[in-house]
Amino acid sequence: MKLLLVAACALLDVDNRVLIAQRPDGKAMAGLWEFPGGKVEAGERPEDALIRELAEELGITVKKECLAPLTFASHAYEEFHLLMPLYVCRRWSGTVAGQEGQAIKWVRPVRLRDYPMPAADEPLVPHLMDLV
Ligand SMILES: Nc1nc2c([nH]c(=O)n2[C@H]2C[C@H](O)[C@@H](COP(=O)(O)OP(=O)(O)OP(=O)(O)O)O2)c(=O)[nH]1
Repeated sequence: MKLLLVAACALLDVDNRVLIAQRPDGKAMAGLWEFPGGKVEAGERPEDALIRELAEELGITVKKECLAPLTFASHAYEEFHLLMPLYVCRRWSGTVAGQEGQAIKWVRPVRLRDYPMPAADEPLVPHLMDLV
């Protein structure tokens, strides 16, 4: 079973709302709401991968010091096993805007259950609810 390393981020605004983004049509798990992030490439540090993905997907600049580890997901999908560290970030520069046409939403952690998420993400929700 292939192990896939993906770094993801819970961006939190001043009202403790978390950002989720909708996976676009045509991608695996299209329509589901996820935390921004993406695959860690060979030779890349997870934090660097996340900073790169946040710039590409949302147009923001994040410093490594502003990424705090919260928890991780470990989930067996049919095609691969996902290992996904989830960082929390409350400070960035720039304005969050979907750069790839994806829908984005700021939601209270207690409301995350209203948004269908990938199976790997479901155990992460209580950690966010406890955090805020
Ligand atoms: N970014 C992110 N990915 C997640 C979450 N939950 C979850 O199961 N995943 C999975 C979906 C994908 O299989 C993988 C992330 O890969 P990705 O978004 O960089 O790449 P992708 O599948 O869209 O494909 P591609 O960019 O290589 O074309 O992790 C999540 O909350 N955020």
